[in-house]
Amino acid sequence: MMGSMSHVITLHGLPPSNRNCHAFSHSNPRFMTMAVPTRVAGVFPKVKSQSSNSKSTAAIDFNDPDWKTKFNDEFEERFRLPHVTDIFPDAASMPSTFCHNVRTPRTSDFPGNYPLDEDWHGYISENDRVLLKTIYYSSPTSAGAECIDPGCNWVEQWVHRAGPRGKIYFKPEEVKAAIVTCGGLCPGLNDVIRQIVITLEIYGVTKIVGIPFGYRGFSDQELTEVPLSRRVVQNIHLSGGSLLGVSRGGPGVSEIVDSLEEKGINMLFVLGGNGTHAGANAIHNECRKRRLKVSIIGVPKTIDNDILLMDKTFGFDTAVEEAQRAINSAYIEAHSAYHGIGIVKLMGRDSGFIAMHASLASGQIDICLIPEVPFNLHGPRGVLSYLKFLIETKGSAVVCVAEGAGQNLLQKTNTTDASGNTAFRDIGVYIQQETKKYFKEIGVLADVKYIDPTYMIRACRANASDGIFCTVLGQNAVHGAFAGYSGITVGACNTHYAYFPIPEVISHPKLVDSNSRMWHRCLTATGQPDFI
Ligand SMILES: Nc1ncnc2c1ncn2[C@@H]1O[C@H](COP(=O)(O)OP(=O)(O)O)[C@@H](O)[C@H]1O
Ligand SMILES: O=P(O)(O)OC[C@H]1O[C@](O)(COP(=O)(O)O)[C@@H](O)[C@@H]1O
Ligand SMILES: [Mg+2]
Repeated sequence: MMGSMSHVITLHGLPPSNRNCHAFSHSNPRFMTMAVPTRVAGVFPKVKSQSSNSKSTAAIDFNDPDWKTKFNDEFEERFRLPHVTDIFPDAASMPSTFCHNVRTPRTSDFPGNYPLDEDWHGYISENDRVLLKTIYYSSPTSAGAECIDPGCNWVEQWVHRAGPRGKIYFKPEEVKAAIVTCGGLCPGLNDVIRQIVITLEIYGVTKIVGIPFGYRGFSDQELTEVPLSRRVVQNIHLSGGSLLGVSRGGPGVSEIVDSLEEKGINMLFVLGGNGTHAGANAIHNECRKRRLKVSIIGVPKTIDNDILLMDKTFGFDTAVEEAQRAINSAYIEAHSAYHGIGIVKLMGRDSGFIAMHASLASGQIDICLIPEVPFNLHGPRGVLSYLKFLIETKGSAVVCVAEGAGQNLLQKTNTTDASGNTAFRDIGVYIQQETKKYFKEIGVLADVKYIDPTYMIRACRANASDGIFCTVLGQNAVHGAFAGYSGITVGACNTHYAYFPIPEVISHPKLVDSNSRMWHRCLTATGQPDFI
């Protein structure tokens, strides 16, 4: 079967002349697919305007000398955090009841300007900001460039820093706080619940409840709220899942807000993905319409890591780590079999972050398939013919496929889950079946093993780094509520923590950029060609 592969085989079985920078193929002459945009004389390449940002810059007149100022003003307005004083201008504030473990600042903390002890508080100023974009791209052709204007000028984009404020807009004794966890499971849910409860108690809140089974818990009369305290949540982070349970679907916004009023809840912490956040924002708007002094705060939860503007979502790291076990098993199975092919399917409805990172981390994947990058299974450029090449040259192969990848190759289900998410057919099973069929047809032995660890990677307990991350997010969520904000969510932004208005982070799912350095690194690690 080596006949068709007459060229010199090198690393990854690819001839040197065909190893393009990042994208290469296994059969001449179709290796030369270069993903980096090139500047053609007189033609400006498509400006990728803030791929992770939600608003288009199409409306900006870059000939206007003031365009930057106008952009900044609009940006400031977009990222302004809705505040209780928007509807209650006279809402009273009071000094924060949140105290850091009191410490006396060291002189070295304030060189040349040692403040009086009482001046040191450790609070976040309302005017503190975090820089959203930290790279200065010299031109749109720089890898991963996110440019606002054709000249790729530097434009500062500041978002609000998260953390405890010196002034709070809720009296702790008047707070009834509720926590709800929606959507699919995610490692770290219990860590966030735990930290929210602990931080609320530090502020002095005594009425804390959990809403069982997601938004459903607001409408189902058989589900009653769960009293929460430090004692109840003390050890919940030691196991995966959610103490409160999760669900998809559930009641409408109006019913949820009726329930909030009925239960007397004035702080709601909503842990969920993009669907949950859409719900949280709708709840926030409905509360405003009804002129309720309620704070609705989101904490982004999804192993898929598909929430815009933030470094990552909690649970993602753990999921990637857990996926290693499945990939390693697939590798060992494939490697130990005669002509073994291992196929691992990982979650990722819209985005391939888990598959990409798990492939990179393992170093055992030959082919990584994600929703953002189209591929053919059949045909001379397809995955199957490359698998044949791998079997002939390496003797085994391992494929990692994200759940949402290659859905165009499958018949649509035309069904949705209870939340309205499109139900997908199983791409992993399809690839397994087609691989078996293909090798049978070409008369080559292939031992195909399929591993679907999807639920195993999200039902586990958060790892240490996610545990810390959840702690910070949980604390900041409570600080945001006491600061009087509502309709916001909290996330890591260039390793700092920031609050974002919810609509800015859910206008569309965050996707893997096929021009990004990370995807190119993944291609370099797998050695795979384009499959188009
Ligand atoms: N556009 C929306 N508006 C209001 N609620 C929504 C919306 N989309 C989803 N939801 C609700 O949010 C919850 C979780 O949504 P789902 O998409 O299942 O998970 P995730 O939040 O992880 O994306 C469900 O109870 C669902 O009914
Ligand atoms: O089988 P379920 O519970 O619907 O979960 C599957 C979904 O979980 C996810 O990993 C995460 O989805 P959510 O963020 O919406 O919870 C999706 O990629 C996947 O489609
Ligand atoms: Mg979702």
